[in-house]
Amino acid sequence: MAKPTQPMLDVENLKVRFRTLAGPIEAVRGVSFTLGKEKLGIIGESGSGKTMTGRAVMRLLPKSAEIIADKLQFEDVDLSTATERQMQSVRGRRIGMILQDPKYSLNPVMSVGQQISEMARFHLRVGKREAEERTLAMLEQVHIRDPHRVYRLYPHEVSGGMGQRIMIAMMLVASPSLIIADEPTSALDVSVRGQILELLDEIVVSRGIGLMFISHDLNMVRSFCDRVLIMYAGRIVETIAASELENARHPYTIGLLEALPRIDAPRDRLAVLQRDPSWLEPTR
Ligand SMILES: Nc1ncnc2c1ncn2[C@@H]1O[C@H](COP(=O)(O)OP(=O)(O)OP(=O)(O)O)[C@@H](O)[C@H]1O
Repeated sequence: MAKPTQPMLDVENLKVRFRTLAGPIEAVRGVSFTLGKEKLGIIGESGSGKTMTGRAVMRLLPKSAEIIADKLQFEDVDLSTATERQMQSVRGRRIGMILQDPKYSLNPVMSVGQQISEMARFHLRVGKREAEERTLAMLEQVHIRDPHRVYRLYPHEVSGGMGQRIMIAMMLVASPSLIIADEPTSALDVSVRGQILELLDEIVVSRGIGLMFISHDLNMVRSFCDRVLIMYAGRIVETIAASELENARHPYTIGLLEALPRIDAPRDRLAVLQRDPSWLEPTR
């Protein structure tokens, strides 16, 4: 499988450990991967550690969490030793994040245009007028038809799909080179999902940036991403080109593929994924 050229993100043996009253919990148990100018899917069932992997890269984890890694390098920044001040210039500026539901990410008492403008002013240190112009241009880039009208709307006045376009505009205004999207379409109607994926694809390709796409929907990741990391119980059990998924070797990946509903070969019952305790063993 062709490796992406010049990875912007290089992760080796990343662990995320939570201190809890019942003792330490290892949510991520030694994952290694690189990410270049590509769409990298991270797939796995609930609790497999996908979100914690993305958040570890942003160093956006609860205080009870500890990040341990042999390497956690983003471009010229060593994320494991960067100071909080350095991280502030990485988060939002060089790595953008899109979450599942724009409703919870937007400030309800500020117009959406103002919120995007604030991002531009904060990250790019531009004046009010220039921030406004950049905001209108961004709204246009995410294919919002009437940017001047939408600029003045409040979050409760926009639909889910429009809200996600606004989140994408807000994240793009600082021109990040990496986007982490955590289930960005899960809260959207099926009819709007495709449009948001199309927009993300257009942005990644036209800007030549990297995308970490976290999802539990194997069908979506298979058709949208270039490569896929399959996570199980805090580990990556397989890394494979999306186009090669049919040739997956790990029994968990094979089980996931077999469990997908199919239109061309309907079955009375879906396949049940049989788990093997050996999948919990370290992979290297
Ligand atoms: N604050 C916390 N304290 C202790 N354990 C936590 C905490 N947050 C998450 N975890 C544990 O970390 C593990 C991985 O969680 P994570 O959110 O990364 O899973 P996920 O694969 O993204 O799942 P989902 O698809 O449901 O979001 C889970 O087993 C979870 O219980």
